[in-house]
Amino acid sequence: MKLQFAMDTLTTEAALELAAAAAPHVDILELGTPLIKSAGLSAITAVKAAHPDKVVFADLKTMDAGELEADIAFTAGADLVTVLGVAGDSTIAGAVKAARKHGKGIVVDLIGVRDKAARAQEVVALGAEFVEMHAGLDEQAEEGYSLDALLDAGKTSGVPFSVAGGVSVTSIAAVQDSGALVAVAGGAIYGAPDVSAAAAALKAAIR
Ligand SMILES: O=C(CO)[C@H](O)[C@H](O)COP(=O)(O)O
Repeated sequence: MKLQFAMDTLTTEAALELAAAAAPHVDILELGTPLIKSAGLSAITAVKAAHPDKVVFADLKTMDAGELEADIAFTAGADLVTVLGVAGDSTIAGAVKAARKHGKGIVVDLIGVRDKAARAQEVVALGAEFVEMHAGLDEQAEEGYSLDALLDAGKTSGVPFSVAGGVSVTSIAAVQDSGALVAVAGGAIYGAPDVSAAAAALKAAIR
């Protein structure tokens, strides 16, 4: 299982600092949605230039204009770009078209989708590389939140999936046991006092 670090920060400088600390221990560097909204596409170019050996993941969470938005992110240096699973099939197909033009991939983020397993199968049939079983920061803050529903949806889907939703050093083994391709960790790494040590601990917890 691969480890993806979601950098939910607001400036390119902060992202580069986080990426430098965590890169030795992670496989995928994600530019979070707030970072791209705040700093723009140039943040993608800066992170890819600093880490050409890493997969750079642009969390655009595109909802419309799939081909155009994916195209500009791939042109900026992204290897993987997200489109929302709640978007229409034509938006997802458009993003996949852009990915194929660049020789890159689309990940469909299933945040807000009720039947994640069923939608996962549909979007992989449309050409998505894999899906993200995702509970966002707001959902994580709701009472009674647990990762379990995401892990069950991943197992049921039968398609390649990542898991994002507050993955930590204590839950990453369960993510791996669910058969996930990628575990995504944001706050567990960028919120730690020692970013490098937190990323190393997560990597070490993957068997
Ligand atoms: O996309 C996101 C929020 O929409 C986050 O990047 C993702 O949820 C991972 O961060 P965390 O581990 O803190 O949940």
